Amino acid sequence: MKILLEVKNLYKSFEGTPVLKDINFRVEEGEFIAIMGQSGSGKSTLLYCISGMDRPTSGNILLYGKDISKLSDKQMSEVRLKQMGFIFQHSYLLKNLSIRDNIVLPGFKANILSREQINQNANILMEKTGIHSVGDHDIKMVSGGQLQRAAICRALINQPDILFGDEPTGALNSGATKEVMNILNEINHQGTTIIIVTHDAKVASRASRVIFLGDGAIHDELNLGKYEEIEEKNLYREKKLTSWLERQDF
Ligand SMILES: Nc1ncnc2c1ncn2[C@@H]1O[C@H](COP(=O)(O)OP(=O)(O)OP(=O)(O)O)[C@@H](O)[C@H]1O
Repeated sequence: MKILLEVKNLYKSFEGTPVLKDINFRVEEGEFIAIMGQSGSGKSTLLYCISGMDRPTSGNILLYGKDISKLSDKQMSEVRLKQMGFIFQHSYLLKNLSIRDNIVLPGFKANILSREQINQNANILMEKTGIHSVGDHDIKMVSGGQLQRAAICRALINQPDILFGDEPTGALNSGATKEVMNILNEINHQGTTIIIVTHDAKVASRASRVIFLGDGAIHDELNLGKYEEIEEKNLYREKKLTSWLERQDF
């Protein structure tokens, strides 16, 4: 498999206080990685550094072999817009725009695909995530789960190489969490590489690999293999992950 992302000797400090220390890992195309760890261990900082939302203090981040840690702000925004998708705990959709307009907006901004292709992608994504019927609704008129599904569609409109999520299910109830995770697993099966930060072991059990951060360094990794919708297998995955997390003192 091709290496999509490579993190080399990554350090990050805030005002001289070290937060990330010598982080090294590689992400292959098609992986689904969950980053876990105690509160304050540096999970979000790591996600922001590898996705270009923040700058490492030192070290390299290679996207398909190209070092993105040294790009100018303008070049980095271009990479983020065209090659990366982002979802957060809250959807951050724009008020006064419909669900559909929120989804297509980054498509028009990136200017890679034609207007027709963008609208077609939006239709496919809304259909896939089950929000087509609310496409013309104002964002105040839909549920939290529907908003998060719209945020996923928006993140995927430019067909990014990689989708980053910071606690993407953190504000959802268990039903909506399951729906969002089903969508993420489907997108991943279709080829999009995913990296999320989560506190939720059930959510992390959907990933193919779990990275555990402790005090700003990688403590351990667990390979779970690709998620499949098979109940007995999934109970086993959850059990394996839970006992591994216990060993990490989580
Ligand atoms: N912009 C910043 N300026 C100063 N310190 C920061 C900044 N961002 C994060 N930190 C510090 O870096 C450390 C790691 O924070 P980070 O948010 O990455 O941890 P986390 O593992 O994601 O935590 P949580 O699970 O609570 O969200 C914390 O001590 C935090 O206070």
